[in-house]
Amino acid sequence: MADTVTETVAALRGVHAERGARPVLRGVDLAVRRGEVVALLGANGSGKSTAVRALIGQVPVSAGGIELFGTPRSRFRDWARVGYVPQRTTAASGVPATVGEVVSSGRLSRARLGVLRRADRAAVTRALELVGLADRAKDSVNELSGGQHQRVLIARALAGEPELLIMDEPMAGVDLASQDVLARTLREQVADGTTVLLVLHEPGPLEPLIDRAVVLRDGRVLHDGPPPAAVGRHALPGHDHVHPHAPDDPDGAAQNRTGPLSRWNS
Ligand SMILES: Nc1ncnc2c1ncn2[C@@H]1O[C@H](COP(=O)(O)OP(=O)(O)OP(=O)(O)O)[C@@H](O)[C@H]1O
Repeated sequence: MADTVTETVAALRGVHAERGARPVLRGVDLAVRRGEVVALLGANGSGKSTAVRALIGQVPVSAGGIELFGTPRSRFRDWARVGYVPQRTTAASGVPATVGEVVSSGRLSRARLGVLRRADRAAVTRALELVGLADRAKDSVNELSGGQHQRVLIARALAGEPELLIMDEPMAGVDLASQDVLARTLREQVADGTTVLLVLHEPGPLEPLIDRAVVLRDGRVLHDGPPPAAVGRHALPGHDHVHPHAPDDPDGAAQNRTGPLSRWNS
């Protein structure tokens, strides 16, 4: 098999991490190969965010190994190859930045001497178009809805044209229209060859894109293989029909809280 098919772009090997005195990752193995879309699933507090934050060096590990593009993370310097969208935060934070400015900031790691040239500006424009916000470039991010904020953060990551895109709960609290845009954006990125690691509470609308699911429970890998089957999900115990597009849940606040993973989440 060709290297391009088998190359591991991100790996955790036997990783342990603690938050305070509490063990949060207890020997996690996770490998993401080039071109794959891997979903990291599990209940609240199972360690999903900690695992991806350990991968990018935001959380110290007490044991185990981490590699990015075949290089031990401690020696990895090529961060422009990695795009990271943290768990939903606001892109505004009181600073009156425009949508275009926030997305452009995601290109700085690629720009020579920190100056955006024509190719850089084209990448920023493409990222804005991908998330459907090209006409909002001059608007303040403070004027945006929660779902539009999330699209800005994703566009910021995409502006750097990352080979590996890591997103932590990209659909959480995002309105249905933005969910559709995000799913389409991701589909196009994947078609372009981007490798994706998604933290999700449930596969939800991104399910058709997912090649493999890694399910965590209490800081350990419970399952690594095909994603939970879509077919028959409503028949599974624990599914109580709460959906993000329910009329009484316009912002999707209740999204992904039940479903096929209920059997793992208990
Ligand atoms: N900064 C922190 N300080 C102390 N404990 C933390 C910190 N961040 C996370 N934890 C704890 O680590 C455990 C795992 O949290 P983590 O955010 O990785 O879980 P998760 O699976 O991503 O859950 P969620 O879906 O709620 O984001 C939880 O018990 C959490 O309370």
